Amino acid sequence: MLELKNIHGGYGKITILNGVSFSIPKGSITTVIGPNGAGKSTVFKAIFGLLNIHSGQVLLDGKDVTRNTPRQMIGHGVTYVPQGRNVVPQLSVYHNLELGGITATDQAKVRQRIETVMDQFPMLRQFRDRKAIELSGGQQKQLEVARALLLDPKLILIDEPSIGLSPNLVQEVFRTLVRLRDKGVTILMVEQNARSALAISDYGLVLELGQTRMHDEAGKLLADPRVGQLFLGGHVGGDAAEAES
Ligand SMILES: Nc1ncnc2c1ncn2[C@@H]1O[C@H](COP(=O)(O)OP(=O)(O)OP(=O)(O)O)[C@@H](O)[C@H]1O
Repeated sequence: MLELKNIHGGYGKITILNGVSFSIPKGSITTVIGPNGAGKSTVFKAIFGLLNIHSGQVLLDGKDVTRNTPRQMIGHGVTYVPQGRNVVPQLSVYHNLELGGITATDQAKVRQRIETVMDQFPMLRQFRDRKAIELSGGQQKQLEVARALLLDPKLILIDEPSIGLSPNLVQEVFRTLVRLRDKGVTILMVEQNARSALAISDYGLVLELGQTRMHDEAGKLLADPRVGQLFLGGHVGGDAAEAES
């Protein structure tokens, strides 16, 4: 569904990505792991039209979408849930959901979608009139994921959904992602909580120094001692580049 071909790019003249290549199939969860500063979030920005791509290609369902704007990417069915808290704290849950459909021309359809999304997340219906700031961290993340569903995306890019959440809430957010995957949504996630994320993923990707170092089934990466080294703050090293598929 999504393919990156030898992406080089960065911020202004600074190059951060030095050859990122991978592809992910429809209806799968892929987790991107790697040391701090490896360029994980930058890969998402490259896909979503927020990065200066120097060379390489981004293909979506075989169509070249390199350098498409975020608006165009949304039009292609891609949504991006950035790192951190992105709800509007003083607005109600319902109003936050409405924001997810703000770019849609058919607002009646958006209201219908809000109902569908609230069916998927009963907690949001229960707290629909509550200010977003009054939700727990995990509930706010669920609200963000729900809002990302408002335009019925086929691909969700989600950056560190577990950050700042207790282990229970992390599992809750991960369960939400698995449910979406089971409905056919494709998910690409960056996660520091690498073991837990790989455990619910189909595929994993190790990024280091702006390059794809490994790309394999999540279970195989979990069992790979080089990846274990990475979890302990090390790096997978040059040999691992050969393991890239
Ligand atoms: N807006 C920006 N302008 C310039 N450089 C940036 C910008 N955003 C990120 N960088 C740089 O790009 C590099 C990669 O950052 P990125 O956020 O992609 O890493 P990451 O792998 O997601 O790291 P982390 O795990 O710490 O979130 C870092 O050296 C960072 O300083």
